[in-house]
Amino acid sequence: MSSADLTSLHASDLHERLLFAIPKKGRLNEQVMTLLKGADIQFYRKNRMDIALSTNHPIALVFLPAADIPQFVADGNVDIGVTGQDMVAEAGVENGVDELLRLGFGKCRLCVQVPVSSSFKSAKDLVGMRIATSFTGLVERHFKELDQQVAKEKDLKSVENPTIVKFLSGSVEASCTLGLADAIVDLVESGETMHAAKLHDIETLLTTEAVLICNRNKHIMNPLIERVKRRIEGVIVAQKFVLCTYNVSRAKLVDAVKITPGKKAPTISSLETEGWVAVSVMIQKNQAADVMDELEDIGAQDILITQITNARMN
Ligand SMILES: Nc1ncnc2c1ncn2[C@@H]1O[C@H](COP(=O)(O)OP(=O)(O)OP(=O)(O)O)[C@@H](O)[C@H]1O
Ligand SMILES: O=P(O)(O)OC[C@H]1O[C@H](OP(=O)(O)OP(=O)(O)O)[C@H](O)[C@@H]1O
Repeated sequence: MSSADLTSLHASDLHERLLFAIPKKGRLNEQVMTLLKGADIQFYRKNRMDIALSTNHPIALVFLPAADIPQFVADGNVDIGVTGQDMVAEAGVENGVDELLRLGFGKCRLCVQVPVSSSFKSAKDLVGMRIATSFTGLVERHFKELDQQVAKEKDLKSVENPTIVKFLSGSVEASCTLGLADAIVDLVESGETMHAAKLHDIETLLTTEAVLICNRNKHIMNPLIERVKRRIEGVIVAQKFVLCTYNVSRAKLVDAVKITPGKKAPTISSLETEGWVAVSVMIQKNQAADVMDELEDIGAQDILITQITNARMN
């Protein structure tokens, strides 16, 4: 299909295509675009169109808010998608989706935060208070349990003042200063936003990262899902690892293998020079400098680090 044909789409154009939901904006969007490029899933997206057909695979990309993707996948309106684990938990659809792959970005924590000047020490101290959050599903479930716990401890059927959960779509951190809430539940990565608002975290409700999810019933039916997963996995491995090659004397090989055990085992080949071998092994990119130092210290020579552009691992 030429790109000209893709400017107007009909339901029949999606027939027999794998529907793949992509966060349409926000911090996950850019990273997912990089993954699609690395996995060679090409597409043409007309300005403002939320569906784009892949030009080299029977796939249609559907651009949706990250928060809506879990529901679309669980209901089977799309087959697979990328979103945050927090979004899956918030939508309460863990039973309708399978987590195929953790993607290693969008890592943060969903935390209960209170003003540093307050005396609240745990989420339980907030029973009966006002909590502002974008994650009302999760927070209501959490505080309903805490309300019940407190009621039970006081030998009551229910607490007199149940905790109030208020929805805010963004800038949640401002709500305590403005008197809208006594505490908030929001995401923390570096902690910069939290500290700037003079808040501190007293409990982590969940840790989260971006994931590739799939409708629970679709996985077995469509081999293309596994193909997409493997391709994306290859890109992630290539982003995380580098190839380290070096020469080392056989006498030092055991020490060398301890430094670079590899994902399974290093590849070792004999060299023309008597008593020496060449080693080729994958190592974590962020440990490359330390590994090179350690190899040099045991007498390894010609240590090279090479970028991996793609990989398939078992
Ligand atoms: N500070 C952060 N650090 C790391 N990951 C984050 C952070 N904030 C959000 N995320 C992850 O990214 C997901 C989407 O968040 P983001 O705020 O980018 O989405 P959005 O609501 O679609 O966009 P926007 O906030 O622009 O409306 C979150 O559900 C979470 O998994
Ligand atoms: O711990 P930090 O590194 O500071 O990151 C946390 C902030 O990032 C997210 O907000 P975002 O930037 O998406 O804006 P928002 O408040 O409008 O949602 C989140 O809601 C926090 O506010």
